[in-house]
Amino acid sequence: MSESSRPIGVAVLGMGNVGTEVVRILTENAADLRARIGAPLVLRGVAVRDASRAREGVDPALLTDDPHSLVARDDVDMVVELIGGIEPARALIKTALESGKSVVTANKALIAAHSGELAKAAEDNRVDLYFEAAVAGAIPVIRPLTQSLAGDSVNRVAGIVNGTTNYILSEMDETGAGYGKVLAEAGRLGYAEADPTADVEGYDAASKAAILASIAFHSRVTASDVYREGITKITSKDLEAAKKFDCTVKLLAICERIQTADGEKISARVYPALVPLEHPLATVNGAFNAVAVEAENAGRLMFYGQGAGGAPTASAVLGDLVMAARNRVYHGRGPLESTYASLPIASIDEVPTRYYVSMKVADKPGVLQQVAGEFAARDVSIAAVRQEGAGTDARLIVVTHRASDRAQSETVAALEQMDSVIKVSSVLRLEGTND
Ligand SMILES: NC(=O)C1=CN([C@@H]2O[C@H](COP(=O)(O)OP(=O)(O)OC[C@H]3O[C@@H](n4cnc5c(N)ncnc54)[C@H](O)[C@@H]3O)[C@@H](O)[C@H]2O)C=CC1
Ligand SMILES: N[C@@H](CC=O)C(=O)O
Ligand code: NA
Repeated sequence: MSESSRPIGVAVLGMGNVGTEVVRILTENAADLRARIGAPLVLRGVAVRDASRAREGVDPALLTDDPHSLVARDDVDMVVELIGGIEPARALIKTALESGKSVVTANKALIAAHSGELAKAAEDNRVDLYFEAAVAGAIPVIRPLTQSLAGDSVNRVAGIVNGTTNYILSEMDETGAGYGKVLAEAGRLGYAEADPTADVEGYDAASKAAILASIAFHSRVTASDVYREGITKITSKDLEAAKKFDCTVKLLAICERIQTADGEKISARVYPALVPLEHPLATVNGAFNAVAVEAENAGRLMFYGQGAGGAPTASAVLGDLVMAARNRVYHGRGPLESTYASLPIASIDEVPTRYYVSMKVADKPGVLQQVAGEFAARDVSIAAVRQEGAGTDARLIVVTHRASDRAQSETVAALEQMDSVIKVSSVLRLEGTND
């Protein structure tokens, strides 16, 4: 590729887990990047909280604690936002786009809440807004959905999209380690969000599900449209019990088109679910993520790789940066936001699901029949029942066939009222099966 353009000035905002790796790759791979783009990428500045603190491998003159002035500089053509959170990230990105600067971000919380406003600013100013790193880290999933599958019709996107919770669940399962210790380790390894509540309560996965659903179904879906449950209630007992049903527990994000009484809708939901051990998602461990896409003509596609961590995420950021830089050099543009379908969002009640219900029961005749009666009364058919323990430790575990989530949750509510059910100790959905 012959070099055809003046240097492209880059501003990096934030030098944490991801920003540090982005700056390193930009510096170390400068010659290759220049050859691939057809113009040199020149780092004009790095916004940090404390500019007086030296950073290894970074010219101190590049550090600033004033991201707004850095974004406004005439010699900055592209902005990489890696500070996270809503403000000031939103304002900085908007200013950059409105000044004709392309933006690359890994900020799923922001994109899932404000994609409409930001996509419009990019469109109005004919620049790119790229966010491949925002969903499933290093795994190419945004670009395949927006570009490679642009001629197909996607019906379902589902998988494991949060590295921290997957790391926690796999470590608890494999080593029996306690929740708190594993969560701290996920933070140390650079997987967790600045506030890990976003990970463990499922907010991060819900943001990613919103982004995936928006792109896959050409509709605007925000994080607040996504039904969400986190992993904080999962205990090592649940993981042990799952094994007895040849299952494991994974935090899943599921986005699909569903047919309801009112027509076609989008269901986007995040919850910990039992997954059969033979299902491909059951073998996705640690900070790895996997996203399965089902399209009308392509059939089933599976994307797998590192979903969290500084260097893997930086790889996706650099990919976007090279694409946006090439567009600048060759006067092209990436795909625009597509929301023409505007499908409505389904409530969790309308979604057909399977339930796993574990309850502590009175050890007396007729209890199993009474429990089964509550399921039958709501047309929920039972797939398997397991009785464990005896006396004060008698437990009943029921796995159901598919029925509306409303019927399933109403059954659980009724079980909780029964005299012979001492406590419903665990309720999980079961995914990855056809029945
Ligand atoms: N760590 C990971 O594995 C992944 C992170 N992401 C996203 O990438 C973004 C960055 O994540 P991390 O690097 O892990 O976070 P981090 O918390 O390690 O880094 C953020 C950095 O930005 C700095 N910062 C915050 N506000 C600032 C401001 N106003 N001016 C200058 N600097 C400021 C902080 O001091 C910190 O050093 C977030 O949006 C996150 O959700 C996306 C995919 C994976
Ligand atoms: N905290 C996130 C980071 C990547 O998106 C995760 O654990 O997946
Ligand atoms: Na990605």
